[in-house]
Order: sequence, then C-alpha cells, then structure tokens
Amino acid sequence: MITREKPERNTGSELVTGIGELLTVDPARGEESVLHDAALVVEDGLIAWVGHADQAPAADRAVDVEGRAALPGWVDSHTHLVFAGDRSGEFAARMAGQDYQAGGIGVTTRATREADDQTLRELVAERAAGAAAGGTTYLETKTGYGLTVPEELRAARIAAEAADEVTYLGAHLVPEGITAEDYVDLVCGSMLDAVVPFVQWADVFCERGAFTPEQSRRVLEACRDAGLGLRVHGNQLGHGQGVALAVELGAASVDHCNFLSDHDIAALAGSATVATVLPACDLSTRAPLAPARQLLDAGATVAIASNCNPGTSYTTAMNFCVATAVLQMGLSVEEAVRAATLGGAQALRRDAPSDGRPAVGYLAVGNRADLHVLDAPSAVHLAYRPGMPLTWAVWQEGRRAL
Ligand SMILES: N=CN[C@@H](CCC(=O)O)C(=O)O
Ligand SMILES: [Zn+2]
Repeated sequence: MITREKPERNTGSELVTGIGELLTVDPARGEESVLHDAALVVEDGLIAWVGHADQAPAADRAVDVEGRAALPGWVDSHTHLVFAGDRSGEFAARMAGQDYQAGGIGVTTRATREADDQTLRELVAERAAGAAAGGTTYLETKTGYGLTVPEELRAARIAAEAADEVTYLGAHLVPEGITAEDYVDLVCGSMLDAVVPFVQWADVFCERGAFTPEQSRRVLEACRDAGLGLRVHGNQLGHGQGVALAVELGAASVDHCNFLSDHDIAALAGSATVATVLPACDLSTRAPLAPARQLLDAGATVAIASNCNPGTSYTTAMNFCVATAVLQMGLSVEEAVRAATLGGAQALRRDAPSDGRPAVGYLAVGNRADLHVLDAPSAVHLAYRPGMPLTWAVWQEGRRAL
C-alpha cells in the first residue's frame, strides 16, 4: 500500500541502474532523448546525474532494475478528487444511449456536502494513493463540488493536503436557488477571497449548461486579478468560445478540446496555452476523441490527463490514458509519454524551476527526482499490453514510493 504521506527523505545518493530503455523526455537532448543501458543518480530529492550505466558515478546505494524501461513519473494536470458519492447509474444510462449533461455535477455536489471532513479527506487520500500507485508523481486537483463559500473553502483545504497544485473551480455549475449572475458575483467575490490562500489556479466550465463565455470571462479576470493562474474547461460538449477565451487570456491550459475548429487549432498552435486532452473522459462519455494528432501536427503543445471525477472519467490510471492516446488518438508512444509528463508539467507551468522549486516532467540534472519504472523492457509495452499492471517502481521526489 503506498500513500502520499512523505517518509523521511533518503540520505545520501542512490544509483538507479540497469535501465534497459530510459525515456528522459528532456527537451535539451532533442532526438537523443531516449537512452539505452542507462542509469541515473538521485540525491536530496533531485536528479544528480543521468547517462549511460557504464559511466555512472559511485553512489551510496544502488538499485538494479534489470533491464526494465523507465520514464518520468506521470504529471496528472487535471483531476477532481474532492468528491463523495457515486454516479454509476448515470454512467450506465449513458452507455444505454443518454447524452452527458453538466447537471450531473449537482448530484455529486449534494453527496459531497453530506460527507464529513474526515470522510472526504480519506476519499481524497485514497484516490491520490491510487494515482501514485499507477506512476503519477505530480498531481493537480480541483474544488468544484462544494459551490458555496464554506464548501468550496473546505474542498480547497482538503485538496491542498493531497495534491501538488490546487485549482479553484467554483464556476463548475450554477447551484440551485441562485441566479447565474448572482452566483458569478459570489465566485468572483467572497468565495474567491476564501479559497485564495489554498489554491494556485482558477478554472471555469465554459460550456452550454454551465457558464457562458461572458460569465467565464468575468470569473477568469477576477481570478487573474487575485493572482491565480488560469485554466479553462472548454469545447467539451460542442463548438464554443472556450479555446478562444483561454488563448486570449493567456491561460496555461484549455482542457477537453473535443470540438475544435481549424481556427481553434491554429490559435492554440500560436500560443503558450496547452491543449489538454482527456482520453478516459472521451471514452466514458462516448465523445468524439479530442484531435490530439491534429493539434501536435499543427504545432500545439498537448498534455494528457486523467480528469478523474465521478461523472465523466472515474479513473486516475494514466497508463490507460497514455495507451488510449496511442491506440485511439494516433499518437506515437513517445508523443503520448511526453504529453503525460512534460506536457502536464507545461500545463501547470512547472517545466522550469520557479520559486525555488525544481522542474518536473522530464529527467534532467537538477529536476525533481520523479521516476516511473515499468515491468517491461520498453515503453512501447504501455500500448502493446494495455490494461496490464506495468508500473513496477516509483520514485517521488527522490523517495521510493512503490
Ligand atoms: N466538465 C466539467 N467537469 C467534469 C465533469 C464533472 C462531473 O460531471 O461531475 C469534467 O471535466 O468532465
Ligand atoms: Zn475536468
């Protein structure tokens, strides 16, 4: 059983050697980013050395992974882990032909409000532990199933205990008993003031049945003015303004992206906004798959995330998301791995050191030592053997987590 509770930091250096194939995903290595017969050294939670095993420096300890493949830990840049309740009935109805409706968020909001703090905390911790057991070493999660000031504040506090990055999603759905305009005032006002100490990001569900582009803009601008980074749920249920708004406001990511015009794709390609695709969500909602192949071909930056939530994607299994991106979205294994590691880090603006924190999402000297070793000789096995339990070992911030 692994948990996200952090044991004491290992002292001294640790050599991880015998790596048959190492996907460093290091942009500085260009075409040479995959190493064979490789090793790396971890020290003080950081990567101290990466290279060929026969040139590895001495270390205080060594682990031989006996020819297995290794890659950066997954960076899951989009989850909604703070929830209680079950919507399997809604899922079954969808599999019987019903469309996904944003209104299902209200069902989870009711169940979440009924859960006491300890129950909610345990549910979130279990989900985060499940993500880590599947190779996720850096995790974002959101509020959004509270939708009142005290409930969003509670969600933000609990999220901050379990995740590396927290996003305020008060603008997930207009709750019952309040007009949309009054609710947007609340989201931009006292609700924002309450959550700001616990969150780094703000998000808005800019979609029919949720928030209009005008309402979304108000929320994003207020949150930006409060110092938060921006993200947008957009273009999930149909064509719309989500992508354009995200690009215009310099959001770090726009997520879902199922319905994109050529103009949307060109706008993303010419911007610093990452297009985050959510393969498990697309399958679970029987939506048209997000056009990840076209986005990459156009030059956009793509991230893959799990979107773990009870309505549209009840999984934190990033191995599965990566396999689906290869098998169904037309990405190569290297492209999919990059999108689920470096792409996620770019979507969270964590691909470079900042505020004294090391970069995540790729394996280079000085970066956070987040490593995922597969029980397979190459990363191709992620797609070649979909659904198999391929996560063999995980180092998170230099500590052996699995
Ligand atoms: N799109 C908005 N939010 C979630 C769904 C939330 C729900 O249905 O509970 C999503 O990312 O798919
Ligand atoms: Zn989502």
